[in-house]
Amino acid sequence: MVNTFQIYFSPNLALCKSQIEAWLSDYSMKVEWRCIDSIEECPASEIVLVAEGDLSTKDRRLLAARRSLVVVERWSLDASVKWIKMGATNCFDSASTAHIASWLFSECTHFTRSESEKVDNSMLQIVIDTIPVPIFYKDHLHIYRGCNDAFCDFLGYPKERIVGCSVYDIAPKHLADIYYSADCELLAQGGTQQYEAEARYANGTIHEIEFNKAVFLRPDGLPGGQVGVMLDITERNQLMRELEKSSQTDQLTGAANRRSFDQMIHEEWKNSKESGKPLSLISLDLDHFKKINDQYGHSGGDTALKLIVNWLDDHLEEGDSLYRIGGEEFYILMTDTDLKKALVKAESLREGLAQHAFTIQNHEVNMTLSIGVVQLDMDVILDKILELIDRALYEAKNNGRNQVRAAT
Ligand SMILES: Nc1nc2c(ncn2[C@@H]2O[C@H](COP(=O)(O)OP(=O)(O)OP(=O)(O)O)[C@@H](O)[C@H]2O)c(=O)[nH]1
Repeated sequence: MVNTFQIYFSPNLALCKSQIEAWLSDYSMKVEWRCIDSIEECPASEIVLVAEGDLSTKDRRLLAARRSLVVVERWSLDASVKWIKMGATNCFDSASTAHIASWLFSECTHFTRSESEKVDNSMLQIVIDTIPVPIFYKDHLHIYRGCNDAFCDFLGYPKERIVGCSVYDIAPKHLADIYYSADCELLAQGGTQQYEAEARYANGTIHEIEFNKAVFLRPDGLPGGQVGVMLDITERNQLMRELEKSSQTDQLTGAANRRSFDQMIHEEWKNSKESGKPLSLISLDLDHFKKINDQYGHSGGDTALKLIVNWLDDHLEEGDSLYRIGGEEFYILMTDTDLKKALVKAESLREGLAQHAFTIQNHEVNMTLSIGVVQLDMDVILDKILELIDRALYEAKNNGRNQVRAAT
């Protein structure tokens, strides 16, 4: 393919231009020549060849604004440096047409390359600006080298305020410390990295962000820096927290459920083993609850269960946690509590509830509890402990209900 280039020249170069043209044609370059009387006629940043003798004082001031080659009668390094200092891009003598052709070839092809790079770069920028999640890239010295519009919106700064800065210039120090240490780790290990961290948006709101970053390599294979994409996962995490909470909560009463108990007992068991502090469990079962349902209907029974949970909640102490294990059966797990203390607590709950009148459908209703109590023996497996407490509760029921029995 033959590329055509527009080159401007001053009148005194009319003779050597045909020789230059001949040289260039060997390399698939076609030149459209335009003779000008003043550099002013050559558009800014275009290539202009000017004979030294054609240069007016006004022209000299315009040398730097064009890609200008000054052609002198006799070349010397001094002369060349003088014109370059004055703003010329280069300087040759009129006999060196091959050198001039070589210079033109370099200027034209380099220009073509950098123009196409510019187009590619701006195209790439348009593309990343269109992506609706924040994207940034930094060099190997942790300096931002580029970003997209979404990143600017997130920070509330224009690109000019971000590019050339480090993370310490744009984020609060406590967050910048987190990002910087993750950046160092990524650059050291290479590849990709994913982590979650908080980020403060321009409007002051704190968001939970999943950072997805990767190291990019320079053409010589060394790390050139890193590119990162920020995904806002605040809503997703919030939803997950709600789901997690609801999976651990009894829908009717709002008490923690059996699933939650199964997790907590293992945790507290471990804590207790480590700390040597006693751990006790109370199992409470409402007596003749069926009668409440029979008398006030299922919704009356539901109300009773909610009232009971509220009442028990009000009587918990620090370190106690309440769980609804089944229909009308509850556990209270008591940390730092031995059997003696747990029995006192169980008795006070039994007595307190028996004396309390609940209001269900405008009726005063009294309920009682049968209670089993156990202090967890760290050498006995958990299933066995739960068996023991069930047996104690069974005994309390069998012995007439409304009473407390310790597991033996
Ligand atoms: N309204 C309501 N009733 C429930 C719920 N879960 C279980 N029940 C009822 O609780 C009652 C439990 O009955 P039983 O196991 O015979 O126990 P009880 O009547 O309390 O008798 P004892 O435990 O032997 O004192 C049943 O009638 C169940 O329908 C619930 O979520 N809501």
